[in-house]
Amino acid sequence: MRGVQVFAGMLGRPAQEALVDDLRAVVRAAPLFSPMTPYGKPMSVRMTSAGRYGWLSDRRGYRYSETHPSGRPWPPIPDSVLAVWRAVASEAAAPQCCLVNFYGEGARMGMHQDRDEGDFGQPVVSVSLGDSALFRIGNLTRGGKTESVWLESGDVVVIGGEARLVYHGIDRVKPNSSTLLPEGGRINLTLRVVDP
Ligand SMILES: O=C(O)CCC(=O)C(=O)O
Ligand SMILES: [Fe+2]
Repeated sequence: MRGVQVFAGMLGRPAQEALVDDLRAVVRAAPLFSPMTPYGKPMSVRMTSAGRYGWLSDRRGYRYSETHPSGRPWPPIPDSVLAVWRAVASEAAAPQCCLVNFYGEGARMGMHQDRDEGDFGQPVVSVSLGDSALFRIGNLTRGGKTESVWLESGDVVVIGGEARLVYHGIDRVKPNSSTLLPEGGRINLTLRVVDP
């Protein structure tokens, strides 16, 4: 789709469960928080990160930081997550950030570009876990025609090459569409190379 590669069903249930176990440890070390946009509106997703850098947003703007809002460094990216990156982005440098987004009831993500990284030659790899989400892909500039695809638990998406800077977002999440997370909701991981 528009140069965005969707690997539907790439991860089977055991792999998804292993990822969730590892992510629980990440969230214990670096609790989820609700970022404020620079405009002073809280985002509806809760997030945290693993890796050398974490992505965050506050009144100072969107940026990468070497520390969680608590002031502590982020936990390392789990091997189970790095294995997904190696499977679809073997040519790329090692990821330095695994952004963890948690979508609870009603959470969404507006159309945006991922453009806080230093080298747009490196892809962004996304992993979906839990409830299904309606992913919208637009163009290299804001507006214009868009295409949508439901991302299911275990789907992997590569935003790279010509499509690296396409606008994208999550319109909605379908509650109770997956049994992976007992508490419901959706986890999305995005792996990024921050400063090559
Ligand atoms: O939740 C998703 O599938 C997309 C997340 C995303 O675009 C981002 O974190 O930049
Ligand atoms: Fe994004």
